[in-house]
Amino acid sequence: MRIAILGAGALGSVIGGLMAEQGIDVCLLDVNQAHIDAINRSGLQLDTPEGSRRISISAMRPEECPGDVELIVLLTKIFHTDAALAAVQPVIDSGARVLTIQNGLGNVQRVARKVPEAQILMGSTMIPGGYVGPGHVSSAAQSWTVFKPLLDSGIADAEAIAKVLAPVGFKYSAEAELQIWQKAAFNCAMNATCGLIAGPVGAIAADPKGRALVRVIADEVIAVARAKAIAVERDAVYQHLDVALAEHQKHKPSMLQDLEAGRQTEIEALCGEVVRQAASVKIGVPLNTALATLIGLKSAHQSGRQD
Ligand SMILES: NC(=O)C1=CN([C@@H]2O[C@H](COP(=O)(O)OP(=O)(O)OC[C@H]3O[C@@H](n4cnc5c(N)ncnc54)[C@H](OP(=O)(O)O)[C@@H]3O)[C@@H](O)[C@H]2O)C=CC1
Ligand SMILES: CC(C)(CO)C(=O)C(=O)O
Repeated sequence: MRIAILGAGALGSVIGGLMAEQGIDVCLLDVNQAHIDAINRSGLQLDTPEGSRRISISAMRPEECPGDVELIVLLTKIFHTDAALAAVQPVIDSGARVLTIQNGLGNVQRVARKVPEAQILMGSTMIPGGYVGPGHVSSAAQSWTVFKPLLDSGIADAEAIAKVLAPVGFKYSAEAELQIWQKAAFNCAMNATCGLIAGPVGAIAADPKGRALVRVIADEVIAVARAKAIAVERDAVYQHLDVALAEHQKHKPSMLQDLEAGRQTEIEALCGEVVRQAASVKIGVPLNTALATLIGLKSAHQSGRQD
């Protein structure tokens, strides 16, 4: 099965590199020309706790995606989804499946604007990725990825894909939709807080007040999900937080990486979306409201742009 990673930045390059190391037939699609050129010239440098190595993998622009790709793993930032999918539309029209494992809420609806429902897979990942520079990424820890098809008619195909991707920790899960909410609860707490304090996950882990705060922020998201009859498990969310606080201490969450690079953040698909959904079920989410506003203000102050 030929696979393409669409959006090969911090996380996409890590996942693509891990796949290539396992002998999976994978290529990277991105618009960062310096990154593409460096990978094609000298290989992808991947730093993990197991060591630093160079991995041979081909990188190209999305419009150059090979026509026989059967699975596209979507890992652009969510506000680049439309443009990225448009560039690979001929491959989608040939039947390629698209798996979104982006953070945040509403990804499936965005993908469905360009991809037939029968070709959509959705999921969530805890694998951390950091962009060091052109051709060079890092990952602080190994972790899981779960996914399922949007339509039940795709379950057999999704299970077949899971077998191919098992060496990099991808699993089929009937609960993937629930996991997307659980991961969003985690990200509202962890990414927005690290973004505000401008420190890695370890900066929260270092202080019991920080560890308590992220749980209370996540609790608001859990309350909204439950009011919408989505059976989010508090223990599962707390476990994600505990894993990150223990194992991702050096990791800068993607939102902090964006703020440091002066880029748009995904705050509107995280705390911002929670605020909107909370209003629809008449629940107050003061911490998520404050975080959405503060990250928006910080972005605007740094770059003159409002996310
Ligand atoms: N980083 C992490 O640890 C984790 C990230 N995630 C999620 O994964 C997704 C990706 O995050 P991350 O890897 O950090 O993001 P990055 O910004 O590092 O990577 C996204 C890449 O997509 C590229 N891109 C932009 N527009 C297009 C386009 N039209 N076509 C193809 N590529 C494009 C970007 O190029 P350019 O920079 O030039 O715009 C960049 O190289 C996000 O939804 C994030 O929340 C989930 C779990 C962990
Ligand atoms: C890697 C992780 C889970 C943060 O610890 C993440 O989701 C992010 O950085 O966006």
